[in-house]
Amino acid sequence: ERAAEEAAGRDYMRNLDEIMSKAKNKKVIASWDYESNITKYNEDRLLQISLELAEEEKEHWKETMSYLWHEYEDQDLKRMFQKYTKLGTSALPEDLNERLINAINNMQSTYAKATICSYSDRTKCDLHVEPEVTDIFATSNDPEELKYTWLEWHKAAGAASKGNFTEYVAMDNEAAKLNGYDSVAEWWLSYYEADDSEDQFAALWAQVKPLYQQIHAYVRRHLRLKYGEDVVPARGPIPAHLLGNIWAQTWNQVEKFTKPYPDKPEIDVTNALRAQNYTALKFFKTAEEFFTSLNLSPMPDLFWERSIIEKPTDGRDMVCHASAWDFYDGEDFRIRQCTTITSEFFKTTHHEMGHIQYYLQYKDQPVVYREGANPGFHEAVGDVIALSVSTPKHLRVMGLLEDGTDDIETNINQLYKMGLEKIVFLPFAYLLDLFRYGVFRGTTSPDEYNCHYWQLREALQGVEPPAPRSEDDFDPAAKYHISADVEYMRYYISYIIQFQFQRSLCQIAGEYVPGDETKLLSNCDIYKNTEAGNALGKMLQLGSSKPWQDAMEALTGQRNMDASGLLEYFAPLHDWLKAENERTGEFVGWEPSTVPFC
Ligand SMILES: C=C(C[SeH])C(=O)N1CCC[C@H]1C(=O)O
Ligand SMILES: [Zn+2]
Repeated sequence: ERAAEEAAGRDYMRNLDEIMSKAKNKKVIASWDYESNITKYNEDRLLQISLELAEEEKEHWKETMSYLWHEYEDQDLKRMFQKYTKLGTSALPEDLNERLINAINNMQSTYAKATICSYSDRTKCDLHVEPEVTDIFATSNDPEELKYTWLEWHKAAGAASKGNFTEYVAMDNEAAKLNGYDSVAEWWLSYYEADDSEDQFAALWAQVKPLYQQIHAYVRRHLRLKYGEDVVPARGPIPAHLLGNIWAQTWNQVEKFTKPYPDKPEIDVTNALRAQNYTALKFFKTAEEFFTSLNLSPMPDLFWERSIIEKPTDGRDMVCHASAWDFYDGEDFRIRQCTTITSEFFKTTHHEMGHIQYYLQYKDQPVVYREGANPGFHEAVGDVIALSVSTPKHLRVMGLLEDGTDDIETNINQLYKMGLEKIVFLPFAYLLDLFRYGVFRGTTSPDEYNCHYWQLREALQGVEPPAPRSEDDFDPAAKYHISADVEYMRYYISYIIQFQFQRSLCQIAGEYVPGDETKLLSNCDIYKNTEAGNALGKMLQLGSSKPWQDAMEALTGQRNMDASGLLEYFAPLHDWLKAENERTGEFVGWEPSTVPFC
């Protein structure tokens, strides 16, 4: 009897999977069309298709719940049923779901359409965050221009979305409750399949915080030398507009004037990429070739036909923020990004192609398993490849870096450059969802959104706003993922586990030997190593068919996330920074900001 019931459940699951593949394909096409060309027609069409899908999912949910799947023997079948019992936002009554979809689309549209006027030409008012504002933060050394640009962007893209954000929080929380969660915070934490995920995240931060404080102190000193004591206080947080990035989330752009050994050769490859006539297409072909060198999959034909790899010049409104898309039909996979020829975008291309590679590796799984083992895994794939590509060794193979000496100073400069991207990013990523957990749980109310955001920015990141802030501002929405309802803890997790993955892959490739100075983790390049590629592919093929601890173990032998890989990679830099901050007497850490923001 029970065996017959289970067999019926298996047939039902197979049928439902087929149906959901077509339904999700239709929804993703509507999303792609809307985000790639923001028009009223495309927005209405997305809303309509989303609401239709929600009603369809509700119907299937009722039937799914009628099966006695809790008693099944087959653990895999139980896992599939378990996943289908979570309806997500489709659990909302249609009118509330419509309000939620509209709130998010309004924020996305505000962010995508936001423009500001140029500091030097106030009549030129068509500057978007990509590429114009990004380029200003990458190149300007004028603190007044940076402050103006920072304030204008946060007004145009942040404050404008406060109303919609408050509505989104209320609706999304309603959906969370209908799925059995206390708030969206617990719903998002459930992606990490552990009852102590928040403690795990806090433990990771405790592991890396000392290293962050050292690089923060070192950078603050060099900014003070450049801009002066009254712009950059000796013992205070760093003003957010001086760090080379509109969100101060990575600080690569300050490398050129803060690097430990300035007289060593340039290691930023932007100029070489331009000198060698790299194009967006060549970025993608080069990234693809790295993956195929590992015996992983090439991009399918449809990828090259349907991806958007440069900002269209027809003046349309679109979401430029880089994204990778699975159309759930096993054939259609696309990237949309507004590529410019910089070393940052060269890395982003590998990052996005890492998502596509994951889609390709798990495309034969049931649709319900076509996701990352946890969201951090999906963000880590491309970055792991980029860790190899970023090594001077690999860049020389590509002819993007002239031969140089591999002495200690050069290695410290290289680690410092990587630290401005990987170490610096950790508190930013961690606090973005600590902020939203508080918002969803109600410990942060709408009349203190901005205050609590800056309290976290000050406490964890040691960064302060360039000017006083009030609750008329809503600075969090000036960051894409807040305006687009994209969970962010995934990036914090990625920047930790990608070093665990890299360590294992490098050991497989014989490129890294613990304790062997000639085989440093930070100088490992797995290019063309098919054994490493096969090991990575095996982990990726699992999708979310197993808990992420099993997937992690498959590749690394560990069942937990820990920062030992990252700390090992940056150990020489950590020692150097401690010695340097002692030598200069730089205060490590920061005192409260004197800029009013609460
Ligand atoms: C490139 C993407 C698309 Se998944 C991205 O959003 N990233 C990659 C790095 C962190 C985060 C960001 O830009 O904030
Ligand atoms: Zn990503």
